[in-house]
Amino acid sequence: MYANHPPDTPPEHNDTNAMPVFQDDDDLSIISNHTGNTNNKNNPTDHEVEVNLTNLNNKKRKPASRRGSFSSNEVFLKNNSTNNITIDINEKSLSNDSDKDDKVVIRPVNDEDDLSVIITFNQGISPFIIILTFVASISGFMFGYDTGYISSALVSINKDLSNRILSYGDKEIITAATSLGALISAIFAGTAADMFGRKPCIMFSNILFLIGAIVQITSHRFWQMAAGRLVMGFGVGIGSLIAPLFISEIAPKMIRGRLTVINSLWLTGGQLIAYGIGAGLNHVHNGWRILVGLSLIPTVLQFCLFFFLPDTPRYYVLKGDYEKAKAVLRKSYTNASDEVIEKKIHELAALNKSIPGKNRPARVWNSIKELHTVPSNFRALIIACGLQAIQQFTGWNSLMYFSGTIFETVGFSNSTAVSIIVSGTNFIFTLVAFFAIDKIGRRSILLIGLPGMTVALTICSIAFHFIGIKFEGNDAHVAHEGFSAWGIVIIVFIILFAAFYALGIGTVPWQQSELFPTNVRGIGTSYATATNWAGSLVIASTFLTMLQNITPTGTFAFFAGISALSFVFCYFCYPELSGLELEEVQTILKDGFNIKASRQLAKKRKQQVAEAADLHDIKLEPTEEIIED
Ligand SMILES: O[C@H]1[C@H](O)[C@@H](O)[C@H](O)[C@@H](O)[C@H]1O
Repeated sequence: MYANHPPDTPPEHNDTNAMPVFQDDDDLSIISNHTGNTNNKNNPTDHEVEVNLTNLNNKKRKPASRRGSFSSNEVFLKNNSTNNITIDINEKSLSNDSDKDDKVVIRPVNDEDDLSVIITFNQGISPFIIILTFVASISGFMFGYDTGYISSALVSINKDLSNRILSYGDKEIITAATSLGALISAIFAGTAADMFGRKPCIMFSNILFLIGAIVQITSHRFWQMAAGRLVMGFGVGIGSLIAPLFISEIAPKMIRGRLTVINSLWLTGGQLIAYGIGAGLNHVHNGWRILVGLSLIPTVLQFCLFFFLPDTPRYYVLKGDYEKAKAVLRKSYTNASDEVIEKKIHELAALNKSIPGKNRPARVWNSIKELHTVPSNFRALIIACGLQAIQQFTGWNSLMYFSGTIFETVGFSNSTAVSIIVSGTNFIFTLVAFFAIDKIGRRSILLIGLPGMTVALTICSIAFHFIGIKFEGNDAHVAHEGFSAWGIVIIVFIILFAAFYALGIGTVPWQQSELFPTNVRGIGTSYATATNWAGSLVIASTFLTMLQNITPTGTFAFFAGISALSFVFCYFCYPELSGLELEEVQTILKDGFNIKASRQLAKKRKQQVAEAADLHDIKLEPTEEIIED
């Protein structure tokens, strides 16, 4: 809502780039020029532009239309009287076809994370943001480590619990208890984060991790172990929701995707490390207790570090603690002037008022209502829950949990090593996603990943048919014993499946916070995270039954089918959000999924950043693409 340029003082440009000012009857003024003309470098002068104004805030549609000629590269929007304006910009004289029917609708800022609108363009990431990101993403590590160690622990537990070999059902309960705990806590975590703060919730999850681990380490009975896993699950659920939320609230826009993927990197890294250590401790007496005990290190570390770190500025503003919010912003954006910080705080405070309700419970209730009744929120919910469901129902976790068993049945004696290769691939391709998510874009990596997964799963399904594998009871029978060519095919394509999965659907759903505006972010991400854990619970507990009842061929064909359908869902419903301002996300989802508009807008934002970088003016100028009050 604020730029560093006072409203009446347009930024300095040379004459050919002078910007027209339109004065509307409603005291709306627009200073506009359009990026489209960057494609028309031979004729950098005038374009005729028609600007249509619609004042939505007054609930009366009052279109006004003005024409003007101008030529510079930015769109400036200045709004003196209202919070909601739709601007249609039609360029009449662009030579470039793709931009001819450009219709960009931009709505004024309505979300606190537009912090990036003001500051992101101006300076790189500060060490303080890096520290906050890394400490928050220890939750990702806990998520990965705690879901990863259980398969090795179950092998080495032997008769240590209740003096008996664990039955298959016992193992399922111990494994599923964490997912169940995570599902339960995820339902409440988003609301708790709004009520008590993000940081206290993360620290509370540390306490749950601690209690859960101690209960497990000291357990000699099966039920105590299951209870410990459940408590630990409560912690996992909270951490899995809050860490990405925390990071997205402190991240500058152009690298928001990447910073959130750091959490996923810790997650997949945690799984890999758990597999590695688990393999090493497999034959050590009580090795599983050491494996669980090691999880105490990161959780205690995160708890201690958070004593010295703040919450997000957004949360402080929500609480009315403006001084703390300012202090965090100052440390995060060291080059930003006090004036910019001050304005940002005002902006956040103004946005906070937009959450209706006299007290917190009333606001929570209103958020729930708004999530379902406001079309853009509901679309965000469909996307967020849809992606999390796809992540789980395409079968990755069942492979994670049972890959050892599968590899043994197709003739690999060193199945642990192969499992480590599979989860290593998951980690490495999460790293690839880290580099791709802001540059290539979230939508693009999803649309590359899902077909890749479909092909890999289909080939595995066919290979299983030729291997002639059958699951009966807890045993697997293979028609042709020993190592075979089809066995190699299965390994290779499971590894490829892991790569395509990690590149797209394994990573992108955790960007969920950016889909929702402030007033429904907590509750919206709760729904999505709970969907994730519900899916994980269902798939992990039905996978072996599926192998038995519909054969491995049928099971893999089923996952391939879901992947193919998911591609269709993402193709039609998931807009490109990389580089977009958060308020633009809401605009995109306002009257549909608007895939085309999102792609055009994302492309423009990237061009603008690239141009600004060429001109070396990226560092000290706040972004000029700001909607002002
Ligand atoms: O994004 C993560 C990641 O892909 C993990 O490997 C998987 O185990 C989790 O379920 C998922 O949420």
